[in-house]
Amino acid sequence: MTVRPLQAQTTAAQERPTVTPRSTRPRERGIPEATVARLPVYLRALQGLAERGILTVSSEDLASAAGVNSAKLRKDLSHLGSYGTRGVGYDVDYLVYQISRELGLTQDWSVAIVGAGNLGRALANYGGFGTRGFRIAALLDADEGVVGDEVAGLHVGHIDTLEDVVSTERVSIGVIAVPAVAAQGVCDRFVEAGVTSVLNFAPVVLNVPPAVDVRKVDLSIELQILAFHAQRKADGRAPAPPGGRIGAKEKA
Ligand SMILES: NC(=O)c1ccc[n+]([C@@H]2O[C@H](COP(=O)([O-])OP(=O)(O)OC[C@H]3O[C@@H](n4cnc5c(N)ncnc54)[C@H](O)[C@@H]3O)[C@@H](O)[C@H]2O)c1
Repeated sequence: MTVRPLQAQTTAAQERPTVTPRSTRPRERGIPEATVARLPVYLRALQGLAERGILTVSSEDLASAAGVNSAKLRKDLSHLGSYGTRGVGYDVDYLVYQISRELGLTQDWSVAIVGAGNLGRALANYGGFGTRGFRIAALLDADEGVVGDEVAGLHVGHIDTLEDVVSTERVSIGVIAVPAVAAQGVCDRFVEAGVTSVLNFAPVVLNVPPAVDVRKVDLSIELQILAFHAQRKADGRAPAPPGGRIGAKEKA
């Protein structure tokens, strides 16, 4: 690894080059979804290296910082046309830029959150989205008693304004933070208003047209998986191999 002084660093993400909307999205160019899912992990690791003033990084060091094996990392990055330089490794800033560009993070995205309850307010208050290029443009709710509240500098709007907000704020991503029973209805309204990316926190499977991408976040599922592993450890059983099949190791 090469280390340079902190003040000398500017990451490609910070520079935020002007971006022309990309016509070649990952799936169109054949980047596997599993690779796409790991790109943000590499990006976070690279940004950590850049913050420490590190200019170049080997695939082994980057893999270790990202918590994956180096062969997988090299294969993933080859999908971006990034192979590093033999004996030198990858240029940290350039790789940050390449991954950011591939993920569509070199442009800002406007986000609307529906549901100004515990979760919606926490999300709106989280400063980390803005610094990563996700602007929370609106927080909407159906409850008249909540509409008008100020949260993170935004006034909670009425759900009936959703279509107007999507249009005027050019909302690209809709976040659903309403109870499960209301989630499909909110999702339908986002879709009808032209939103094609939905982040769903409600514990329900949403039906959407094929052109709409839905990502579901469910912390209780993550906790249940952790509980499974904790139980295995408590029972003195071998830990499940990362990414491997449970039980395969036990038979060997
Ligand atoms: N994915 C996760 O890890 C996770 C974690 C916590 C909560 N949740 C889920 O997130 C959702 C919100 O949880 P919460 O604790 O913030 O609930 P909450 O009751 O505090 O807030 C829900 C808000 O949605 C509003 N709402 C209800 N129907 C609506 C509609 N049709 N249009 C607009 N607004 C509407 C309510 O008025 C309320 O303000 C729930 O579905 C919950 O299960 C998910």
